[in-house]
Amino acid sequence: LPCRCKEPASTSLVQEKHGLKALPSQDEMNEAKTNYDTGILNNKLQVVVAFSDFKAVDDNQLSFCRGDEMQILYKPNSDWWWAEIHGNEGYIPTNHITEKTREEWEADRWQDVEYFDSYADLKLHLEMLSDNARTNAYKDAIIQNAESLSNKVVVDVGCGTGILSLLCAKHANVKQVYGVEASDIVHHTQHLIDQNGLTNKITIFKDKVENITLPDKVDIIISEWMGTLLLFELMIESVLLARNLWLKDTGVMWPSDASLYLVPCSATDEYNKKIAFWDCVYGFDFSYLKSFAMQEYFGKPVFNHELKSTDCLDSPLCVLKMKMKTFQIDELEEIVKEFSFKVTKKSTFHGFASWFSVDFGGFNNQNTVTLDTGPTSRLTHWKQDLFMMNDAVQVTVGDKIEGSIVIKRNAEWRRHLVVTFKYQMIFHCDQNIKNFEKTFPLWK
Ligand SMILES: NC(=[NH2+])NCCC[C@H]1O[C@@H](n2cnc3c(N)ncnc32)[C@H](O)[C@@H]1O
Repeated sequence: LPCRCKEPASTSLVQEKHGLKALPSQDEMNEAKTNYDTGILNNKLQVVVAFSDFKAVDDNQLSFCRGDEMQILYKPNSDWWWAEIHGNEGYIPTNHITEKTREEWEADRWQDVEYFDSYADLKLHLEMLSDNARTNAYKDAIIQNAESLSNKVVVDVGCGTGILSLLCAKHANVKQVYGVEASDIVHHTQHLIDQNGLTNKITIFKDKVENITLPDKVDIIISEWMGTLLLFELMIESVLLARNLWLKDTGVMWPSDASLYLVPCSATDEYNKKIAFWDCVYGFDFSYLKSFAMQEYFGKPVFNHELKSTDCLDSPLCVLKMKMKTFQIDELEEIVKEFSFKVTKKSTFHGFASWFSVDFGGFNNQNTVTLDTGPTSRLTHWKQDLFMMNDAVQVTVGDKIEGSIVIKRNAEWRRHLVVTFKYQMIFHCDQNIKNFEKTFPLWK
């Protein structure tokens, strides 16, 4: 099948670019055929997965795309193997493929080992449980909707220590709670449930929610999946998958709604401490270092910034609103939002700040509880995010900042994002226009 790969490069370019040796000789190929004829691999042909595209440059090579699976027939040398895909045979370059299974390859792209290891000990769970604004929002939602939760079946996706499951079981007369947790913290969770006398109400599943089978569909999915810029970690994908698999049509998602906000801001302290600092260091001009400092400190978002309301240069804009009952996973690949801010005060524009809020929609649209992580609400462990631009610009009332934010999911590293700001500043006094653009990996 013609592969949707890029245009073919020349042989030499392909070989130079990928550092490939020459194709195998006829002798190497004959030797390989002889070995395999003796059934060295006990007849089960090895299957490999491509982790990058390859465009054949002559007719004895095979073209393929990232994610394609190929059967290996012969291994004449370490650089080129003879493989089969879609009924065609030919040479494939071994530095484009992984010998891992598709499951292992997929897990790598999600960095599952590091990810779930990070939740295996108490550190992150203590941080989350110590965040009273966060945990009490869930508790308030459960208590205020206890009536509606009565006799309902709940699944807690990513239950961690089980706190949300315990709150549901204690403060509402739920029929059953399933707690699902893939990290090793789950080995403590059952003890905590037993110790608090809720064993008969809560069942724990020790695996990824993608891999488990629940006894039946559920009435409510409750989960605390929000990360930096709302989406980082992309745990939301697992929650939406769980919805597609296990939520009744009449079911409720908690949070029911999630919104991401953006505002132009000044960040004078941060800028002065880390960038302006280099202008004069013990009487010496170190300004040569400013661009390096900008890259080192602000090449990526600042995820624990504390934004003051007085830092905001206009009202915030909602750049993403997700109805969790209907939002689709593929909508996460790329989110684009145009903005047009109008500066409301004389200040210095340093960049943009972001935060999120989530709603726990009441079952009858009453008793909705909101967890807001913005500058006018109680501080949470998420704080706010700062995207520091490379140029600090003096602004005054009426100046405009018009452009777009693009949040693009990393095609390779599936928990990561890339955020690009592209905008122009139109200065009120002389209508002078300046163009700016900056891209922030989050985090790869
Ligand atoms: N608000 C966040 N940024 N993180 C909140 C905690 C996320 C919890 O869910 C667990 N978790 C994450 N993804 C999954 C998954 N697909 N299946 C099961 N547990 C998961 C993870 O191990 C951790 O204990």
